[in-house]
Amino acid sequence: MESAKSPPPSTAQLFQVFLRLRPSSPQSSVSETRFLTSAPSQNFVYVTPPQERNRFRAIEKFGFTSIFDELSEQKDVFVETVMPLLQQAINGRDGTLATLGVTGSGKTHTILGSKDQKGMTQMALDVLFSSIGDRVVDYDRVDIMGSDHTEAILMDAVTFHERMNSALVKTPTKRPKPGNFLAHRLQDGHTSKRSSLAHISTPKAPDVSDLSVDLDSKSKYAVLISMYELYNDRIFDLLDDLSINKQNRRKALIFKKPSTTAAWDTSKESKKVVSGLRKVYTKNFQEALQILEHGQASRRASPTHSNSVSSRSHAFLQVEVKRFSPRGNEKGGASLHIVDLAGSERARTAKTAGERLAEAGSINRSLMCLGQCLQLQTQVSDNGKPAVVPWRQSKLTELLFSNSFSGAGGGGQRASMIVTADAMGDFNATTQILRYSALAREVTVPRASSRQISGMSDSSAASSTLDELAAIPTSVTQDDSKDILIARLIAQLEETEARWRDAEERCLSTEQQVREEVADEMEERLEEWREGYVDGKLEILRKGIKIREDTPPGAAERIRELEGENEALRRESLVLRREALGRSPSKGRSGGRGFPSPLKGMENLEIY
Ligand SMILES: Nc1ncnc2c1ncn2[C@@H]1O[C@H](COP(=O)(O)OP(=O)(O)OP(=O)(O)O)[C@@H](O)[C@H]1O
Repeated sequence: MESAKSPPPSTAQLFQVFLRLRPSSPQSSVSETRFLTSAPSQNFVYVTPPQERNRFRAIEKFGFTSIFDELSEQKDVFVETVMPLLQQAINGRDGTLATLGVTGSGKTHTILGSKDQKGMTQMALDVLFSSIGDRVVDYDRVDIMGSDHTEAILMDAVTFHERMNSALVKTPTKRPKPGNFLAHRLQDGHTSKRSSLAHISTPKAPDVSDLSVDLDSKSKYAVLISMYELYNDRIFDLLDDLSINKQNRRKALIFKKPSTTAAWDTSKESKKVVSGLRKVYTKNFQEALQILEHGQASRRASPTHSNSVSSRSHAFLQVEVKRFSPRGNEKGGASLHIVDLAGSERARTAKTAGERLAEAGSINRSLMCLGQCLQLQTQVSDNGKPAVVPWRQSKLTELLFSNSFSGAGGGGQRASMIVTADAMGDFNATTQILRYSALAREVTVPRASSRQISGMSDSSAASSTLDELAAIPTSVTQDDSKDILIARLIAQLEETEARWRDAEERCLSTEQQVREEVADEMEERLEEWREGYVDGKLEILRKGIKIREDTPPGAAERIRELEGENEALRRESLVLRREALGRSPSKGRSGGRGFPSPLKGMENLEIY
């Protein structure tokens, strides 16, 4: 057996990694046989490849923090994975829960539940609000200058719902169909209309009234909820009323260091935040569910061949818990992030094309980076120090990891990853995810003939060989047979093949993405040109009007000339008038003898 260069699970890891197996169904089954066999008590899972004639294939063994088998209930998963993170958030330290898995393996089911069972999210909110009870601080005490909501848009749940509902009224034709809501996750028509948001019902089970988190007895609390999605590598607010109408161009938000931090935040390096996010002050579980419903309804989901309602974006729910003194001064705070990652999928299996294929490309690329980070978090570099985790490589890993290394609450966050898998799903895709997410990995070459191994193909046979597998020696020595060497090489070859397939699909989706980006850019340019053209036309018209308003060139000079002439004529006229008056026999007196002055009555005449 070959042991990977990975330490046993330790507290130094950023993510604890749990494996959850979903019950297989005729619809979800891709493989003819079951290839995953769990040994929950040992926290290991065995992957038995489908045996092919004359092919001696190795069995891989993956280690996790803990394994939940098919019979595990939502509450079992919740108690072990979410409760510690919730308590940690109450104590002032950020936490993240994320699900990772092949499409259709049960990520959303785990996070959001079904029509009969609450998911991790609903249970977390239920336990949080029932623990806080009436120790909720008033809305007017919540200051926008908190550590994590600088540059955020703060509002209470009532205002939020009024805005969302008025946005819905304005866009009645764009009202999403019932199947688009959280209900589509809860299935079978459970709460589906926006008009019924005020009356959201939620599954009663599992009952979590026996669970609670420890609060500081002298403190009061405020809970702010925000939701956003990472779609095609851009962050969008899911609680923005623009999200209701997908035709409107939603504004992408940026992830950055805030310009100010809360007074109580003494950490040297402030954590990064999604700037401009809506944060809804929420008083109770029912209000929280309504917000969740709005956010989930805005999320991108489409049917693919692999999953009838496949998430096409990575969705983040942020539950920020703020702690206040009895007088209402803010004393601290931390967030619990619950992340439903979109599933990796093979374009051929999912039969995606066009926009769906571009989405898949973006999803697969971000998951690939996440895989690298997860793989490296368990490894040590040659100098004995923990390997550098390349979390800046993608927006997803930046969102998930950047606050793990710094931030308020004294040194980053702790996180849990639930890897979901179908024991009869896509063998290659599932194995690939297990390879990078597992905390430990061993390639096992059983000392058995290929004929014996092929007998392990059904689940009972596989289970019955668990003890046998556990007894397999843990190192490959020089004495091992050629068969063992060949099996190891085959395992390596298969891994390389899987990577090659991934790379091929990434090329395909990148090509598609580039095409779409070029088309988008063309459209934008055309739009810019159109706008420029119209502006130009307007400018010409405006100038045209000015020509008539302005004094024509040379007019001022002409006026001066005429004024000069006018003056000269006036003077001449005066002279003539005096002359005429002087010559007149009546010396200008009218009615005298002699001729009447020709200028009579014109003494005051002025010539202009
Ligand atoms: N543990 C489980 N118990 C019962 N049903 C499950 C379980 N896990 C998944 N399912 C069912 O399998 C189907 C697919 O699950 P889900 O939508 O959660 O997959 P997903 O991993 O989120 O897929 P995608 O990445 O495409 O969004 C759903 O009908 C869900 O109810």
